[in-house]
Amino acid sequence: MLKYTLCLIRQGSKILLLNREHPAWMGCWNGIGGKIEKEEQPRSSMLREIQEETQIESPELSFKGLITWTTVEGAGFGGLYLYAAEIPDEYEYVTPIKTEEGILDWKEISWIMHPDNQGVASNVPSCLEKVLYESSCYNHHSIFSDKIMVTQISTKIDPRIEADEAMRTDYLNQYLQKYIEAGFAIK
Ligand SMILES: Nc1nc2c([nH]c(=O)n2[C@H]2C[C@H](O)[C@@H](COP(=O)(O)OP(=O)(O)OP(=O)(O)O)O2)c(=O)[nH]1
Repeated sequence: MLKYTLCLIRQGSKILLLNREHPAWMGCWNGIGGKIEKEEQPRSSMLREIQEETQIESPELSFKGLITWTTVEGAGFGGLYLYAAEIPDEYEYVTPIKTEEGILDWKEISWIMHPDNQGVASNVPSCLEKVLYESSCYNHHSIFSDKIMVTQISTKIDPRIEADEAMRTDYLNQYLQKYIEAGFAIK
């Protein structure tokens, strides 16, 4: 159910974002990440995606929780592991960079968070403050309708969920129960 990773890499007042060429994400700035491969753990998968997409080697990752999503139309459930990383000011990483996946560029936090900004994956600005300035982990649950996010509910979660599979399964089962009861099909 949690098939993806996403990392918000910060340097000073900017976040490194990727504008993917993938049709579903075209024109939309999002964090670095991708699909977790079979037999991979979330953290190692995250490090692999960062290396592949940015060439940045082994940044120090902080686990920040999950982003999960459902749709009001009942099209199922999805989720990702959310990470943050910080790159020191002296590390020179010049953008824009055109990669196989799309364009990488540093974007100002104030630009990302601006209420009129429609160019960023919709559930990133709404969780960014917690990711950057809080040490607790959250599940940011986003509810979409016709590809538009209608609401996001952020609840604290135990950080051990990242590595403890039994705890994660328990959490997701409890958490999903209310969606199952409401008639959502869970993939
Ligand atoms: N901000 C945000 N990111 C999302 C959501 N859903 C979702 O899959 N992502 C992220 C997870 C991954 O980092 C990325 C998936 O990108 P993708 O569609 O190119 O995945 P992919 O299977 O091709 O990945 P890859 O391993 O080939 O790189 O988007 C969402 O609702 N919000």
